[in-house]
Amino acid sequence: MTQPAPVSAVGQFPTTRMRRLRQSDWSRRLVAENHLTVDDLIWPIFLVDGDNRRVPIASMPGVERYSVDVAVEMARHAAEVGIPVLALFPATDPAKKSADGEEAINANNLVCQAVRAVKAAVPQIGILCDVALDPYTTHGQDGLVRNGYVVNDETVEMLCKQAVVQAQAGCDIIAPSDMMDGRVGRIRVALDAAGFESVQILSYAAKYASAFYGPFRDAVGSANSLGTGDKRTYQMNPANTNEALREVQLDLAEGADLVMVKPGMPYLDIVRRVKDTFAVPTVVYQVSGEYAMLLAAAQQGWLDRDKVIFESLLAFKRAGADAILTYFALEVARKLRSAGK
Ligand SMILES: NCc1[nH]cc(CCC(=O)O)c1CC(=O)O
Ligand SMILES: [Mg+2]
Repeated sequence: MTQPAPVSAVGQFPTTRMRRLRQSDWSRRLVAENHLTVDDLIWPIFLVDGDNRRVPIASMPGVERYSVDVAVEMARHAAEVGIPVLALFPATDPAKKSADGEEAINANNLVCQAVRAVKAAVPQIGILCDVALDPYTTHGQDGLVRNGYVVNDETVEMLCKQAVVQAQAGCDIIAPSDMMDGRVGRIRVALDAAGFESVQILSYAAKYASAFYGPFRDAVGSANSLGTGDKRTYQMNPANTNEALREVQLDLAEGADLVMVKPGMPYLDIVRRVKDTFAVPTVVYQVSGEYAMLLAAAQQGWLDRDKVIFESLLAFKRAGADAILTYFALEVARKLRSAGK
């Protein structure tokens, strides 16, 4: 028989045993501090021209580009399981790309067609659109290039027009992903002037110049265009943390309703600092390279696919994220639903 612990040892081993609460499933569930739910998920999908088309993306196994009709069908599946928001990314026909990316402000471009079609067929799901020029420029940069430099103010004017065109198509959340200075404020003014004061702005506020975007650039076809170029004159240096807080502060002051940290897994510290500092809706993007990384290891049999997916998403919740853009959204939502969550 064990001797009763002396009073001085109460609160320490052996009276205190952390494993007591971990002993059974009911107990682990009872004391879980964070939960992943369907309401946390934003599903990014890629669009391609044509009808009844599903085009695989080599570097993102399991992810396909959908023609608008298929995207509508997918939106229905997403709504059925309660996914709140769909993010639409166009893979633009190279023939429609130009140096200044004018296709971005064509009210009948692929993404606007998709927004209209999804809104008409599945009105209960929210639609998010990126604002940036990279799907439309021959050089693959997010802005206008003058003398080899991505110019800020002229780009912002173009982004304002792009935002309005997308809002006119029915987009609910405008998400500037370009990292130009001052674009959130200008886009807010432009949206309001066009009568879209209810359209939300989700700012990609702390967006890093990351190598984890590689597969996305394949998916939207901007990788070839960008070539050996990079985005370090506008996206953030991965070395920095305080700068992320400054970016978020400025975007909130300019009227952002929600802010994003991107990439996700390697930047959980930034998610936590942003959430603790500003206490505003904080979104995280589990980007294409994170998806590719998890799946590649799972395909080799080196990681348990389902477990790492759920663990990676729960980690975002633990870091303070309110919502997660993830290519796993539909699959995860279905699994959560069938588990009754
Ligand atoms: N500005 C476009 C944009 N919007 C989202 C991503 C990346 C998303 C992902 O990797 O999943 C990018 C790529 C980039 O900035 O080069
Ligand atoms: Mg900024």
